[in-house]
Amino acid sequence: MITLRGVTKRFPGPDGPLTAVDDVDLHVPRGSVQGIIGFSGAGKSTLVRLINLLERPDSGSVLVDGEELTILDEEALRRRRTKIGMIFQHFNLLANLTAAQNIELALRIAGVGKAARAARVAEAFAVVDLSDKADAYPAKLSGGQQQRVAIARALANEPSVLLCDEPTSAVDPRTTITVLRYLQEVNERLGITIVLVTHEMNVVRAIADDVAVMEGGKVVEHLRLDGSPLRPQTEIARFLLDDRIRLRPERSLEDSNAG
Ligand SMILES: Nc1ncnc2c1ncn2[C@@H]1O[C@H](COP(=O)(O)OP(=O)(O)OP(=O)(O)O)[C@@H](O)[C@H]1O
Repeated sequence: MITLRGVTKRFPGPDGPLTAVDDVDLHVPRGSVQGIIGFSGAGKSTLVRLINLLERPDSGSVLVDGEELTILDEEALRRRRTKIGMIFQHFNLLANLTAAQNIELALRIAGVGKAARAARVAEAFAVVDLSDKADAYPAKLSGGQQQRVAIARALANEPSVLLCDEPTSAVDPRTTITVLRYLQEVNERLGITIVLVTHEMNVVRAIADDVAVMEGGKVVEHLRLDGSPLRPQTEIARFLLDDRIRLRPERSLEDSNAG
């Protein structure tokens, strides 16, 4: 469970402070999938990094599983963060370590004893069906496989929350489906709460329970994805929902095949 209340984050900009996240309230129930969507610069990455305090808010409250993170000292925060997994657009695996060593390192940093580490690594690989790639170096893995290793690395520390920052933006559409299937499995089978940042409506539509639409650092609208028809209220939500690119008059599939 994640609750943000009145969270604001500013960065120094060339023309004075820039408000990247502006007084955002967000509640993500335990075990749900929260999408965050918006155009480039809307504040999505900053918002998700505020949840594990990779960015410290200038004001507001960040609660994860009922615990206020902004009041923790560095050591307590470091320990707490091990239960908040994160995956990134470019996977962020260490190139000089095998897939298994990448996961092992994350466990060692989190203080997991040697005896427990091997079992945790094996379990994490099993979740993403990559046990046969444990000894491969990242360069020998496809983008989708690297992202699955990154998911396994995040899972190895048995997190309650998994933060995903554009997890499918660097992979092709078919691999996107594979990555989303594993995220869905992580959510449904392990009950892990997921926050997923993307600029692709198709991605959140496939997996999220609720989508927060961001613009100018604010959450301007929520779309509930419960099967009922979507009724976007803001122009940006309407634009994001209708993600076809039109540079010239519509052509049907038959027309384009013929032409
Ligand atoms: N470390 C930083 N220092 C200064 N400005 C920053 C920093 N991080 C983000 N910003 C600014 O904050 C605003 C929001 O950025 P953010 O990366 O959160 O947006 P985003 O919606 O994730 O965009 P994208 O989809 O391009 O990643 C942008 O104007 C960005 O330039």
